[in-house]
Amino acid sequence: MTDAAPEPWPPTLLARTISVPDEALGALFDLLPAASPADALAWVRRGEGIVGWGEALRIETHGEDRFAEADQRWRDLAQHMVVRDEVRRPGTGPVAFGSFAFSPDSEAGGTLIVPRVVAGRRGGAAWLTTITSASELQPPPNPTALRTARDAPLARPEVSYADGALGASDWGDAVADVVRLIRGGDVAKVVMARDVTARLDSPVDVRSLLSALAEDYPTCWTFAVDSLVGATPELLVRRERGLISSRVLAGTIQRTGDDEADLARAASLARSSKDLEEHEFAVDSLTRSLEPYVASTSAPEAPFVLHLPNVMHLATDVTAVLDDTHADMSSLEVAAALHPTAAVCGTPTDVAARIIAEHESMDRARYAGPVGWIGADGDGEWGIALRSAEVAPDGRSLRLFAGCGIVAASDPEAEIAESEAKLEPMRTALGR
Ligand SMILES: C=C(O[C@@H]1C=C(C(=O)O)C=C[C@H]1O)C(=O)O
Repeated sequence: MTDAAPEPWPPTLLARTISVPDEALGALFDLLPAASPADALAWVRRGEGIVGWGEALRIETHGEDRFAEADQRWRDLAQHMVVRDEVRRPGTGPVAFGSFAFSPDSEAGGTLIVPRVVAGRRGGAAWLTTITSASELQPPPNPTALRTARDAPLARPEVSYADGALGASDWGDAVADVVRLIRGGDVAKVVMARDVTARLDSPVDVRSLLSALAEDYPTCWTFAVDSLVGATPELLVRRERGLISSRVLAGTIQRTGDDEADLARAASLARSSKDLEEHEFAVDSLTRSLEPYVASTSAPEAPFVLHLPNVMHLATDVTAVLDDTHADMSSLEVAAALHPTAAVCGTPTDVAARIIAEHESMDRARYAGPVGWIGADGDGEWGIALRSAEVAPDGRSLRLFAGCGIVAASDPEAEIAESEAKLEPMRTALGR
């Protein structure tokens, strides 16, 4: 799939962004090609963001240095690019979409994909970017032609589900083992995850999946990178001209479907000492990880309750300003410094990571790892790949993931129910 030509590194790419009328683009997801789920790239929230397709270039890394190597290669590449950008907003000019494994030991490693075409919209502006190698200079696509060339939707598949690495009840037993370790004082919090397999009788239409997720979860970031798709409520980092922001979630309660009952539940979540403590672990861990790089951090005293259709979370938005020494740190470098947060790993990090490796019985691959995009100037947005699934190359099966923060007061049965609620967004989107 990569360009075969053995060019010296870094090759010279040409990136050109043109402004287009907003209505010329239509729904962003519909611009994506139908045939190949691996080809769809997306990062969209509330109808704004970027989608991309084709592959001008791919960067693949592995192990502990997967972030640093990807960042360095992107910097080299960006420095050698010839850029004409008539829009000049976050997401215009050359961008790479990326996704990184949760664990340094995973085969999944890290990937940055530079698409051939990017379509974006933000704050009333809409644009198209083409990225090509110097030898294949092409005029930018005609937006009207793009729309009329849209692929027809694929037929809706029948979906059946099978256990992943552990069935629900075995996973509950693993959670019970971890609760014992926590009560024994080995560790304060461990995030335990499970996977479920969805089998389809015909290939999934990633565009329909993304559209359904975005419609149901407008406050989440709907993403697709290298066959990992989902809608995450949790932003690891956004970097916009030196300003860092992050949305930390931890502490969860399921919705009942009854608005009045849910309001009462939201109030009890905001008072629950178990959830407040779990949330505090997560916010503290994030601010501590940011501390070496920022001049100031600001976080509200108490969390707010984020209402989603399936669950409600305690949430805190943290902002910070990179200090002078670290002003050059890219969004991906900040993501690397923050990953893994207590929200997806635990506290203390190293002990929790070891317990996860020993008790989850699976490779998380890119679930719970950073997913997002980076621009030529290092600005970008990286979410935590939650409420997500990995689509198989033939589009006929998906691996769905969900995890829960386990603390001393956790009850395995309640955690199984919470994990089911967190699987719901993908299940509902697949069933539409
Ligand atoms: C791990 C997941 O979610 C994380 C765990 C949460 C919790 O335990 O309360 C809440 C939000 C996320 O930080 C997931 O959705 O898979």
